[in-house]
Amino acid sequence: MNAKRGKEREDFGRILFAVLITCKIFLLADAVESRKKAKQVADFYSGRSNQSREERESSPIIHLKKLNNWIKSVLIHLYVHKGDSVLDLACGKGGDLIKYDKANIGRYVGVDIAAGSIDDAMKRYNNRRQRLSFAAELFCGDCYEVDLERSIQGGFDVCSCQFALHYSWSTIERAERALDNVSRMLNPGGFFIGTMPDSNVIVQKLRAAQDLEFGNSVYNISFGEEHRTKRFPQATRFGIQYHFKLEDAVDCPEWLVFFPYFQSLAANYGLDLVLKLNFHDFVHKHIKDDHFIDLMRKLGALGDGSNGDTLSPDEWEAAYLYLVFVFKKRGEPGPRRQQNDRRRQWSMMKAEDIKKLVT
Ligand SMILES: C[S@@+](CC[C@H](N)C(=O)[O-])C[C@H]1O[C@@H](n2cnc3c(N)ncnc32)[C@H](O)[C@@H]1O
Repeated sequence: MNAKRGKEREDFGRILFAVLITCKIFLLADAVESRKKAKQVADFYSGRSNQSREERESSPIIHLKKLNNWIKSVLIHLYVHKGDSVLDLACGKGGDLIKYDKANIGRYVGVDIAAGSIDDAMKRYNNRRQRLSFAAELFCGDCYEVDLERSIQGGFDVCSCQFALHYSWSTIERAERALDNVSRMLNPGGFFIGTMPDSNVIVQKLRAAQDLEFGNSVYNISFGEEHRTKRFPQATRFGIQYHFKLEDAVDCPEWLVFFPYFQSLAANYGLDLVLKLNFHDFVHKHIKDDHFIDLMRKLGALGDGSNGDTLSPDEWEAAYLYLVFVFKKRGEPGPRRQQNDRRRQWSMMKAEDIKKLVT
């Protein structure tokens, strides 16, 4: 009897061991796969060279790019204050550096996975003609994979993630790591501001499409056969990949971010929702403000109206694919701004000043 029980226990142990090993293999395979995808995204952005002014102006989505810049400028104007210290996650080529200079910030840290983009951000920062008023640090690495506290000293008033948070939704682990990093880097009362695709709009358009793809003259979105039902049950709310192509800007895999899940996950990390608006609603809301109309004119997003020089209907439809979000880190703000008043000044950066994130 005892021998039989002992044998049963042994068999059970063996089965449990086999199940655990299988799970581990699946998890490892998942991690390898998501790293491969992150590299694909990094290679795409790294390969995009800096454009000359003429090239930029002749882009088929020039007005959409200017509208995006206007939206980011308005967000920065609303949530970034003099002397603030700012963490720019997925900062790209440093396209927001001048916006932060206008906001008179005290400290800037930019992180991006694409080495080529970080290099361009350094060149933009070093540009002597537009010397910026703050000290900057740049890091290269995957900010949805590693613990940022191992490389960067926290205590930021604002964390910004523009057009990039959706790259963390390939797995729940990456999405959680992203939010954990944001939360731990921010001071209590600090703001997390960003822009990303609006999955509501994307799913609506997918369902209205005949097949698994839709778009217009400036963008195309396509889903794989596995999404033929066009239904996304609750259990599979991460890793829903589609391919996004935006003329002269994006051509890589992206992942749907279901906002209610994003909001509740963020709440688990002490980040409370302040604002969520589709780009169309954000534009309608802020275009009534004289200061922002003026900025829109200066940036030229709406062109001068002559010879069709304005945002095209297709660009406006592409803008509808995005939303703006703002979260606030729970807790009472401390005496943080005074510290930043004793700020360091601009100083030329060298390639060796770009640090790698500690993995
Ligand atoms: C559309 S660009 C936006 C760049 C910049 N935030 C802006 O608004 O101009 C997306 C950026 O996200 C970066 N990115 C994507 N995945 C990332 C990751 N895991 N860690 C850090 N950066 C990432 C890309 O390299 C790229 O520079």
